[in-house]
Amino acid sequence: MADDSPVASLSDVIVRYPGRAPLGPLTLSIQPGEIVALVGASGAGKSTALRLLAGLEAPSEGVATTAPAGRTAFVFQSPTLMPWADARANVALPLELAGAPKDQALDRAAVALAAVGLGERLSARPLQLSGGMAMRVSIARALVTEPDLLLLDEPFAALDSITRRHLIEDLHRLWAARERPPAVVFVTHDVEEAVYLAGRTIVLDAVSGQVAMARPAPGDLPRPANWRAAPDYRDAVEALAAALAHAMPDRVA
Ligand SMILES: Nc1ncnc2c1ncn2[C@@H]1O[C@H](COP(=O)(O)OP(=O)(O)OP(=O)(O)O)[C@@H](O)[C@H]1O
Repeated sequence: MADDSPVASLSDVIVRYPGRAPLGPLTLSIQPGEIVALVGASGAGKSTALRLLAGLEAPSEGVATTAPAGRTAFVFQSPTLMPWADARANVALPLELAGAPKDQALDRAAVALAAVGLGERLSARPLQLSGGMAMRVSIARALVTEPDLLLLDEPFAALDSITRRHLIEDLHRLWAARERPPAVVFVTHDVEEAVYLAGRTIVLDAVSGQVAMARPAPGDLPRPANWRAAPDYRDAVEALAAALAHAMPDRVA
């Protein structure tokens, strides 16, 4: 794969579910190493777009191109950990499923957990962890395979605002620290989160399920530490909030 070819893409994709207007046509292309936020009203098709990019769902029409098998990782809103296994075994699982020897998988899991700040909690079971910690385990489990494409469906929605802010900053730091950062696509309802993390934001229209707007965020990634204090940041948050309001279903009222 050439360096500049997309990691995954949707081309004129339409998805038909019974009893509702079709979603799309949706066209979007994810470049290697970029961070893309997907925003839009409830029901606009954000989760559907992620599932299409992951190859978990096939389009009714159009073409979805996914990353090679095993090169995509998915993080859901709830951490989906095995409750009977400790943090380290949870993170080692995708490596073992891919055929890595157990001791090697456990070693790499320990490194991945240390990277998300859980180096001291390798033996903790999910029920012994806070919601934020459990989500960190889930992120470590996604990153341990060194995916080309990391898909996150409202990963921070269930967390309190302070935990959420720490996780967002840590996720960004982890991404930036990689020699070859994965492309990241994440669904959020939080405009500030989108502007903070993403180099590009895609707004899905609630009525048509089409792209209403794709806008680059100002400033280069990785963000400077004081990015939230920059005037560019506030301007971008306001512009995105306005675009999102415009893509809501009741905009004609
Ligand atoms: N498997 C399915 N069968 C039938 N309808 C579905 C299915 N999956 C999604 N839909 C419908 O398609 C539309 C888009 O769903 P999707 O979950 O992608 O939206 P979303 O933008 O992620 O919404 P939310 O923000 O509420 O999670 C919704 O109307 C939903 O009810």
